[in-house]
Amino acid sequence: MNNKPIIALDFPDEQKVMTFLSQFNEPLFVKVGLELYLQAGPDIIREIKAQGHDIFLDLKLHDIPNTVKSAMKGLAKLGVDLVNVHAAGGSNMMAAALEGLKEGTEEGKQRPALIAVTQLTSTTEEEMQNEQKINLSLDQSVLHYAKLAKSAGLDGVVCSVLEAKAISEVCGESFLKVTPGIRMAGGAAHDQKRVATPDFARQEGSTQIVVGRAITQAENPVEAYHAVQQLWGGQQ
Ligand SMILES: O=C(O)c1cc(=O)[nH]c(=O)n1[C@@H]1O[C@H](COP(=O)(O)O)[C@@H](O)[C@H]1O
Repeated sequence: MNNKPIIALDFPDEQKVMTFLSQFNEPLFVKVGLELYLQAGPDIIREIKAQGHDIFLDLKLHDIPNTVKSAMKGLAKLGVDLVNVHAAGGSNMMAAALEGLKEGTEEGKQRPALIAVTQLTSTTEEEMQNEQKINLSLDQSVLHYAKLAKSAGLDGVVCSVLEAKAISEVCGESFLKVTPGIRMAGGAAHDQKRVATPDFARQEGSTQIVVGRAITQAENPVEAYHAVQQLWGGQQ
């Protein structure tokens, strides 16, 4: 899988996305999340694809296995490169998601990679323990979900940089560790709690980084993207 920094296109409409993308003259790896997909739908995926960019469609599915399987079957037809579910949906749901993707992928085409969100990077250990009533450390919970995702046949997980090394040790280096919560040194964390810099992500074994506001809200997004890319280490 392409390891360019994944730019989170957290914009409210198609026009803002197209204005943003028009500043770049290179193929990118972008993420379409709920905010954009719920407004612009599958058409935005086709348009971004037509511009030659790779796409992570981040809908974080979490439902009964049959519903997730059918949804994934449809998403596979969009030709995106990476999709996700919540690991908290359980191993039956994750396995069903994978089956749906396999069934929906046209013959001869590459199936989208499937990863599971472990604990959101906006969650602290205290919140997890008090609100989800999980009686583990946050690291243990993330590792547990990573092992569950691996045994369900998934290609990797979404986690923070802080858990990437332990997951590599247990699930292998090639198991995807897609890490949001990326900030330049001294940058505002906003609602994120488990944050790290692009160079620390590389050191800890993240396979991909997801960067939103540090690029999309920068005065010069193209410069900000290249600064992130340089710290991250560029295309490997
Ligand atoms: O699945 C994700 O992409 C995701 C998982 C997670 O645990 N934390 C997380 O921030 N994300 C997404 O990554 C992006 C991070 O955006 P910034 O905080 O602006 O860099 C957002 O689009 C989030 O929806």
